[in-house]
Amino acid sequence: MPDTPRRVVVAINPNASFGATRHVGPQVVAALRGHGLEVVPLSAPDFDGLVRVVRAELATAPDALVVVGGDGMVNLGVNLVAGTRIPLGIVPAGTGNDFAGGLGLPEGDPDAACARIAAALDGGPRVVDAARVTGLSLAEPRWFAGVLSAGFDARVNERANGLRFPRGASRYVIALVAELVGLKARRYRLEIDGEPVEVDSCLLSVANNTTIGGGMRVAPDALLDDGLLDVFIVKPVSRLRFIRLFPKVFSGTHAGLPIVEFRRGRTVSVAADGIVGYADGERFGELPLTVELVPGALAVLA
Ligand SMILES: Nc1ncnc2c1ncn2[C@@H]1O[C@H](COP(=O)(O)OP(=O)(O)OP(=O)(O)O)[C@@H](O)[C@H]1O
Repeated sequence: MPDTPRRVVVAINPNASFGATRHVGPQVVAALRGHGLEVVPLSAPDFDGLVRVVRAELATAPDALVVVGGDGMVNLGVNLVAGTRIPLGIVPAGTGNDFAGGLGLPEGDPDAACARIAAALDGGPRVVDAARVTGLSLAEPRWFAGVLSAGFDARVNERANGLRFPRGASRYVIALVAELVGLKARRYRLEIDGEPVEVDSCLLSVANNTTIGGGMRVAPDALLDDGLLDVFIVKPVSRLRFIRLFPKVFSGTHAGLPIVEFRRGRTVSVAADGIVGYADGERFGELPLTVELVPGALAVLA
């Protein structure tokens, strides 16, 4: 144990999981203090406000940043610590906890997640890859840890975000149904490590982690530390075949089907008309976007 207690900044999203996990933040603060850590809890009325206060606190060089929430909070954390020496701890408390799942972190058990964080502070972090995104629609480069969606699920997200009513999870269901009804393949102009590739696709993701949407194994062979991005492409299919594909994607048994294709690369540019890319479930910006895999950019307390 060090002489002075380690200082940990804890960024809390009280609205994760539509507010259902509001109790987790205070529980995490108490649990980490119980492990002998000095804890600086931070929350704000909204995401941008939280980014500002966390960024200011990280300037004081704490021993770790811990995020409490879903993949959106992981994204906040990655954007603040990637490329720095500050490790990231994660207490999953969102609707989608895909990156935590990829790291094998315990879900639904904040005390166990805090115990892992405390142990990794003593034993040393795990170093994984992260992806850096650039594009004309982005004011500055942005990082993601999990998956960049540039197809069907990105369109569902964009449509759901544009709905004023209803609030909550049901707007995603409405958006999903609307996008399914209008399902059509788009033409994508990709560049993978300098090689131009044109494909028609209805679902396309660029993955560092394996899953999206709370466990859909879009890129079942993706590894967080292989220095590569996995590009998942679903070829043009009928609505019925597309729906039938979903259970296979959930179980990760879709690899090998003739309607799916995988490619790998270190740098992947994605261009298509009228599509907004989402990464770690967060809105990034209109395509074209270029994703560069940066090996070992992120230290995680896992
Ligand atoms: N006070 C807040 N602090 C941080 N983020 C907030 C806050 N209120 C709302 N949000 C929103 O929460 C989203 C991130 O949620 P998070 O990933 O932690 O949980 P989630 O339930 O999995 O959310 P989602 O399914 O929308 O990604 C961000 O898009 C952000 O805009």
